[in-house]
Amino acid sequence: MIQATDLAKVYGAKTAVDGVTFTVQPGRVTGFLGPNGAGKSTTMRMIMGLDAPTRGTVTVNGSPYPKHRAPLREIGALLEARAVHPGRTAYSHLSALAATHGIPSQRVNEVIEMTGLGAVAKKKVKGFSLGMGQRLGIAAALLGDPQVVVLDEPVNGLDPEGVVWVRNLVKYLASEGRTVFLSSHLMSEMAQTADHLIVIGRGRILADAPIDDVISSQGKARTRLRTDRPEEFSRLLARSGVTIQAPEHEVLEVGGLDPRTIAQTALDHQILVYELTPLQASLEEAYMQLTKDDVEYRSHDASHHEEPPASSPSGALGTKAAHETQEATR
Ligand SMILES: Nc1ncnc2c1ncn2[C@@H]1O[C@H](COP(=O)(O)OP(=O)(O)OP(=O)(O)O)[C@@H](O)[C@H]1O
Repeated sequence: MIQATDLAKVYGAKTAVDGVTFTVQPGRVTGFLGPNGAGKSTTMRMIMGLDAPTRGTVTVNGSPYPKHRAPLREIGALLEARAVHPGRTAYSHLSALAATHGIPSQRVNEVIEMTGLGAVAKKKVKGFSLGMGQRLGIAAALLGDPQVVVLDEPVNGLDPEGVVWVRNLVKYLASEGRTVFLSSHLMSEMAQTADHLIVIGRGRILADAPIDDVISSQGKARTRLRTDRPEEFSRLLARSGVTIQAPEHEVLEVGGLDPRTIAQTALDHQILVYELTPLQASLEEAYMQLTKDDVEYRSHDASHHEEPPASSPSGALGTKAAHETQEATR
């Protein structure tokens, strides 16, 4: 278990972590999300005793990291920018680490096997791809067979097979009752991997809840439907609090109305509807909603997260923006 209490880190004028309190529980995968510069890496470094908190405490299984006699057996971590001597082989790197921490050399072979590094274990690390480097970092994290595992962006640089491997590995570690805490910018991956989420923005906790609760509390449920008269039907459905988008030909996505009301409206007006599907909000939508005020480095070209401009010909229903324009002029 990891417990942070009023944990803060200030670098000069910059407050990187602003008094966070959270618990990472064993037996489940906890995802750590936040925009660039939100304070994730700083928090993870404080957990690992690599940065001293300016205020507050963080403990691993009840004690601060530096107080553990055999820290590698307690907690294993993959953090950004791991220093591995490039002239060493994966095997010699892990063996040296094992020797310094009193870990039997047999364990080196086990983690090499677990992380799929068998074929390259005797090769020099300087020739490693990003993905192989990540696997080596994960091997080092698991070397002490720790109860707590902290992984900062573990799927960074991995190919699809590697991404699935990390997903299965962390789920397996959690199923064994270990505490697993991982960060990732890949929302779809996080959605498939984490049971619980801690979301941080500008050094503060924005959410700390089971992943399904985070999605349902932020995301807006919608219904997707197909009809051969989308423009007429959308006029019939339009009212205050209802959003309507037309992402494809003969397709509408309606927010703010339940499927039964939509079906009843279609029946009342004899409109053919040949698909009616409730849509789950995605983690990405929930995350964007949750962090919208806490993004430190906002790119000006965030177009893939914004509604496309109303580009449809006048009168035709193209986008939510187009629809709202129609509503406003009605
Ligand atoms: N050693 C340092 N000196 C000064 N400022 C720092 C230092 N380390 C981090 N910061 C600042 O603290 C803030 C939090 O950084 P941190 O690396 O923890 O964020 P992050 O959530 O891990 O971001 P990313 O997703 O980009 O990795 C940022 O504004 C960063 O510039």
